[in-house]
Amino acid sequence: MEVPVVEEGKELVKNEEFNVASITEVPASSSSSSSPVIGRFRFNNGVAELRFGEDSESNLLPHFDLRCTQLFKLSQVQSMCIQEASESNKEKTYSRGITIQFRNEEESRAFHCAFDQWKKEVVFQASHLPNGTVLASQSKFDSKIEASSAKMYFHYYGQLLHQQNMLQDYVRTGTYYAAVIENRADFFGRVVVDVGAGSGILSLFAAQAGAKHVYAVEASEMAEYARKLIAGNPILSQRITVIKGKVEEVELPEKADILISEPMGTLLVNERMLESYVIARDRFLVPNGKMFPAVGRIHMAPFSDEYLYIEIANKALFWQQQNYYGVNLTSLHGSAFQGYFSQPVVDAFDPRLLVAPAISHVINFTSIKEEELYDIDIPLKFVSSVGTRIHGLACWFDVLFNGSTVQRWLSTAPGSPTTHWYQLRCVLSQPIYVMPGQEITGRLHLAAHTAQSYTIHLTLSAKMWGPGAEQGGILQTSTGKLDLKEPYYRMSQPQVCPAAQDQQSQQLLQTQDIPILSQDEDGGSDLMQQPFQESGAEFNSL
Ligand SMILES: C[S@@+](CC[C@H](N)C(=O)[O-])C[C@H]1O[C@@H](n2cnc3c(N)ncnc32)[C@H](O)[C@@H]1O
Repeated sequence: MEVPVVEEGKELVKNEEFNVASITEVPASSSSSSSPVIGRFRFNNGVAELRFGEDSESNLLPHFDLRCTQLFKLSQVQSMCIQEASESNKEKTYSRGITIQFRNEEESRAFHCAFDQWKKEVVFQASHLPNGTVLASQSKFDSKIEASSAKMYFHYYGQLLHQQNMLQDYVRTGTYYAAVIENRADFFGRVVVDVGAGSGILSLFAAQAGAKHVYAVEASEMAEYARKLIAGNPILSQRITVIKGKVEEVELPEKADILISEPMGTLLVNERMLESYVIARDRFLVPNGKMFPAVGRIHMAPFSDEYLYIEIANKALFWQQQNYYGVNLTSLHGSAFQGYFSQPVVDAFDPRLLVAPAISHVINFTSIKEEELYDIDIPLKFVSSVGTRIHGLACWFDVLFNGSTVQRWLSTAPGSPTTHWYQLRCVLSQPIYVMPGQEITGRLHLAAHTAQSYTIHLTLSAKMWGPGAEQGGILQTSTGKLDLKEPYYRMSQPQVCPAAQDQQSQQLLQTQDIPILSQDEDGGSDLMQQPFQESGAEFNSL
């Protein structure tokens, strides 16, 4: 049973045969075979297929069109082969499936290797027209994300150290654990899909809560580590299948009752993984199925932070030198100044720096359309509590696990136990002056870009104050354009700020509540916090 080395792009002409111990049709039927059979990869009238039987023409046992067939590893010696429904039969997720029992691990590996190579050949054939032109067979992910960005992104998440960084954020992981275990009823006996499973930790939590089966979908090389981690927990591993691939592309043998995922980036939306979460919802979730988390909120409030403003402005001072080894640098000062202000600042700040009660923008993961995440436009309106210079807009987020038993929030608010997301501040190069009670209006516009992040457009305006205000009119406006992909990680201790602002802090953190959703008593913040390894809210540090 030799598996030939196939160069990508070269046509496979040689049939390949594999002995397998048995096959069982799902659901079991007469076309199952409990005795050893031969599985053959071959071309039949130009179509690559996998056929089981005693001889090559046997029609008694199932055969599969490789153009629409997926193979999943259930254990070291057992796999599941599934053919998707045809176009005309879209309501079904799959049209035929079998479990294959191999005689040993090595034969299983060889079979999988041959399957992958034949699939590559099928994709190659499908994307090359006879005249030599190449058809783009792109998934929804590939069509909107630059290949170079995706490559770096999945390389990053393929490394254990970055998964560890997230696992060591005990506020994050502990809140997920509590939300799952306290809501056993939502998981017990249910089919779960873990969207972007990483190390597989959330799949293991779901299995601990009694899930009937968990499909852990992970696109990066981390899928292999997840397999190992899951195999190392044998009581749970029977009920977890790791599927390596993008949620936009893989097929699953059944629909999910509940999705679990941790798709949040800085400012909630960075990395654009929420879109994958929503696509997974549309592809895999039963109608009215649950999502953990179900809702996310971006919270925003203007802040005043003279130290931060000076620190950023001073970074550009280097370019004020008129004699840098005899070279005048000043012509680049303006560009450098703007460049530093185009970086959103990521750190944990003291909530007393906020100068108005926060407002929120709600994103309901259970109902939002994927396209609505491409362009997020948030009108801003605040009333300043103090007379001060406003230096920009502070943002943070929380997500809700809307369990049947307990509702839990995972919060990244300033003043709450710090998470690896910290908070985000957009600093304006032109501060604006306000009086106590003065209205501040503006807009936060987030435009998705192909590097898995967003361009941020911020406008803040202070309305006319005092005599003449009745006639309306804007006194000052300040705008900024920032790239969420290029943050400035400023890991300082929260700053102490003037005592006069003290009493306001708690008040200012109150946000507009969503009526049906109440904040859990402790907001998940009782969990012991351990340091995380590095700056970099997940993928941001790249
Ligand atoms: C923030 S990490 C969370 C990992 C894990 N669920 C946890 O909570 O520790 C997101 C994971 O999703 C994966 N991922 C991102 N987009 C994906 C996609 N479209 N399809 C499959 N996996 C994806 C990444 O590779 C990464 O491992």
